[in-house]
Amino acid sequence: MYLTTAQEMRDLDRYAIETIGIPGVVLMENAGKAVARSLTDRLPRPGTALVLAGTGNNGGDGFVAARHLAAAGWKAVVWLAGPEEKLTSDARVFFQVCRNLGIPVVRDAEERRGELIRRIEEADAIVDALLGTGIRGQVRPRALELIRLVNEHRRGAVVAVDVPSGADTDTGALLPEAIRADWTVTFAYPKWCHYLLPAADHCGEVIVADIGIPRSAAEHRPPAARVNDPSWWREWLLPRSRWSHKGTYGHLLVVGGSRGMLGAAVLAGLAGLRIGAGLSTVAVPAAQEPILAAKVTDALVWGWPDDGEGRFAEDSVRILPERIDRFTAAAVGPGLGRFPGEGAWLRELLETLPFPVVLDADGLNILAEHPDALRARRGETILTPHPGEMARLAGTTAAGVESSRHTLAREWAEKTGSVVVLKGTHTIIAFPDGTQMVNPTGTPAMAKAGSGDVLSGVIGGLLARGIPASVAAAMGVYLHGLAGELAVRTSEHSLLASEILSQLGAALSRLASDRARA
Ligand SMILES: NC(=O)C1=CN([C@@H]2O[C@H](COP(=O)(O)OP(=O)(O)OC[C@H]3O[C@@H](n4cnc5c(N)ncnc54)[C@H](O)[C@@H]3O)[C@@H](O)[C@H]2O)[C@@H](O)CC1
Ligand SMILES: [K+]
Repeated sequence: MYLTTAQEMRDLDRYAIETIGIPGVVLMENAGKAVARSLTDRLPRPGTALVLAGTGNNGGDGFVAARHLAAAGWKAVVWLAGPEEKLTSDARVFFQVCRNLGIPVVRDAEERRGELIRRIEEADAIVDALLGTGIRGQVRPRALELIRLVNEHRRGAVVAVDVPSGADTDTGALLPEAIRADWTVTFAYPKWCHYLLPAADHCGEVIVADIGIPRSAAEHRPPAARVNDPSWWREWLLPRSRWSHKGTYGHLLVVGGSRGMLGAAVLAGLAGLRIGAGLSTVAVPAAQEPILAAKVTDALVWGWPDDGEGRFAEDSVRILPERIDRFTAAAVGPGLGRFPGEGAWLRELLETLPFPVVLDADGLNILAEHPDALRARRGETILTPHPGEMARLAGTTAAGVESSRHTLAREWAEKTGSVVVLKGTHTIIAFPDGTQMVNPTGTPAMAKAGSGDVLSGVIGGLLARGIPASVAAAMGVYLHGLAGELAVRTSEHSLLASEILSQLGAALSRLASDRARA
């Protein structure tokens, strides 16, 4: 499913109306009806509904919802925030319909503050149709006052029409405050603000309603982003042929596991195997090799020259050509640590590896200080920063990353020619061609040490199997999140990264059984 900006949605609306010929009022009728329906589905016993309506088309959806609620037995009242003369032509149609049906319309005014508070407090449901995707700049003072009164005094359910009023559709910023909704009904496709904080936290559950915009509109002018969905990559997960052998499924090389951080490299190496790679080798500083060999039975172990302190020697990459022909992809960074000569080391490593690489953890931190390390890459590269690592790469703060997640991810993918997987709630996957994906799977339980190492190994394993970088990133992020969801058996506080690892098989078979059902 696509994910749109405000402008992309306007273009789709316009295409549906002007080129395909579907009247705007038909779309508005469908939109408002879906909002009313979401309410009557959740609150089957009619009560009092307060519809806060602006003068734009978002308000128009509100008038339609008011009419359908009234028809379902609700006592609906419209609170009109703005002069009638400013209503858009489509909104005016449904405003007049409300009038003709005798649905009460109260014109907002400062002196009606007391009445408004009373109505907000008494409402069993509030429909937020004040501001939608057409908001410009910071919310003006009167509308801001209405948003604050709703947030402060509401007792009943709050449903946001399209987006919570006061949220920036494209960035998820609050301008500076937004309605806190219990659920949001959006139209045709989700919008960025449904996935980006802080707005995402104001949306509640997001319901995407079909309002009759034909699919051909998006095919004509595809939005640049989509929600990560197995239909996009499922076909790459072929069943294993009975004639195959381990070499058929590639060989992942994990480079990391310095002293004190061996576990990270092990998790990545095993994740590569769990996701289906035929072989996995974990390359660690030589002093670590005996410990690793005692710990791991499923992966191969390879000691590289170390610096006497349990870290890689500056010139340790020289050992790589000995066996390089065995591998088909690499995951560099899990448990790597920092060490003298790391910049030259990383540059040489990335230059020497001729196949796809996923670069993670301290691999990214080294890259932040030595950006030229990517320059001589020959194969595809996937960068998997968490917000702290992204901040170091981009020279900003973690808060700076959070406020511009999708912009930064896109810029870095374009700038480096790599696939960028910016981790977090709704991980963003950005591709070098400017397109992006937002991931729907995962759970807060996965905010735990080692979770990222498993992801590196999952993506690395898919790369090792010969799956292209863009597909491996999308598929890996989705399956990793799904495995995390499946792994939460008891408390969401207690999940261990090794349990995500154990559930990768269940995540894969869930996909296979979904396909059987489809
Ligand atoms: N045909 C279409 O284009 C459709 C649009 N739909 C609805 O229309 C919405 C977009 O409608 P519009 O483009 O008319 O815009 P909105 O209704 O989102 O916003 C425009 C209104 O908000 C006011 N406004 C703008 N910035 C403001 C600010 N900073 N502070 C206070 N007031 C501000 C404007 O004066 C105007 O009254 C969507 O969110 C969706 O709900 C749906 O009806 C489906 C069809
Ligand atoms: K709204």
